[in-house]
Amino acid sequence: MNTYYNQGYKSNSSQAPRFAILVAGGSGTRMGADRPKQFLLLHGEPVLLHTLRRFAEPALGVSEIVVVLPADQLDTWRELCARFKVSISHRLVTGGATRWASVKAGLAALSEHGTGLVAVHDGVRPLVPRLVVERTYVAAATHAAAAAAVMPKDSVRLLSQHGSAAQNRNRLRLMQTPQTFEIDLLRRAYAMPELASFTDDATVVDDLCRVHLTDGDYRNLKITTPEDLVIAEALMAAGL
Ligand SMILES: Nc1ccn([C@@H]2O[C@H](COP(=O)(O)OP(=O)(O)OP(=O)(O)O)[C@@H](O)[C@H]2O)c(=O)n1
Ligand SMILES: C[C@](O)(CO)[C@H](O)COP(=O)(O)O
Repeated sequence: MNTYYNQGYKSNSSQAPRFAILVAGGSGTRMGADRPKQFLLLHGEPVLLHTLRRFAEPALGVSEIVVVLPADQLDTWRELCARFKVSISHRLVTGGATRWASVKAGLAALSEHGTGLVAVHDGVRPLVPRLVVERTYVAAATHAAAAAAVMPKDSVRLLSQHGSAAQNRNRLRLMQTPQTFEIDLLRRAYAMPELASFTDDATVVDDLCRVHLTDGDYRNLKITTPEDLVIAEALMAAGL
């Protein structure tokens, strides 16, 4: 049952305070590196520092940034902050066993805020353009829920018992982050039990509110496997 939170919903929140949760609580098994991929160096600095810097851009007006880390990596990050002289203000939170649990922990750290817009972003998407972030905040102010997405570039097929069937890719989107929400809506969504189908925040919110899709960007790649780091390095070197 979908009782949409935003049918006729007027958030009146274009001036709402902006918050961000950067989830970096994963271990990076697919990367197979000697440390979690959020700490690998990209253009001479940790991946997570690039991401943090994007959200700290003054033009975005984000008033509080929460960074979620694995329980055993808080000191690693503190040491990196000292080594790279990070002066960007942010709150550190211990994550959980899944991305969902890490987002929930990040949200709990914003509990003193009754209203506002919160962007949830993967700490391992360090190249997100400011405009992509801005679009999700602006759209969330009107629609309560907004998420960045791009069109597939490849052809897509759906697997079945009988083989596979071509899909109309014009009707498909690849979800990126940020995914940005009225904070109260996101709290209500994350108060529900976790499901295995929750691979992103839009999916968690779906039963409460229609999620408005905004234009993402192909540069906003999620660093997942080793070749992603090579591509990100090349994009940075090219100033893209
Ligand atoms: N328990 C978890 C799992 C993931 N994440 C974060 O969610 C984002 C997307 O997850 P993913 O790319 O899957 O990261 P990992 O879980 O680290 O990678 P892998 O699945 O390969 O182990 C990452 O920024 C990751 O740190 C998190 O905060 N807490
Ligand atoms: C949230 C996300 O980045 C949207 O594309 C993606 O679903 C995360 O997936 P992962 O398996 O946790 O990397």
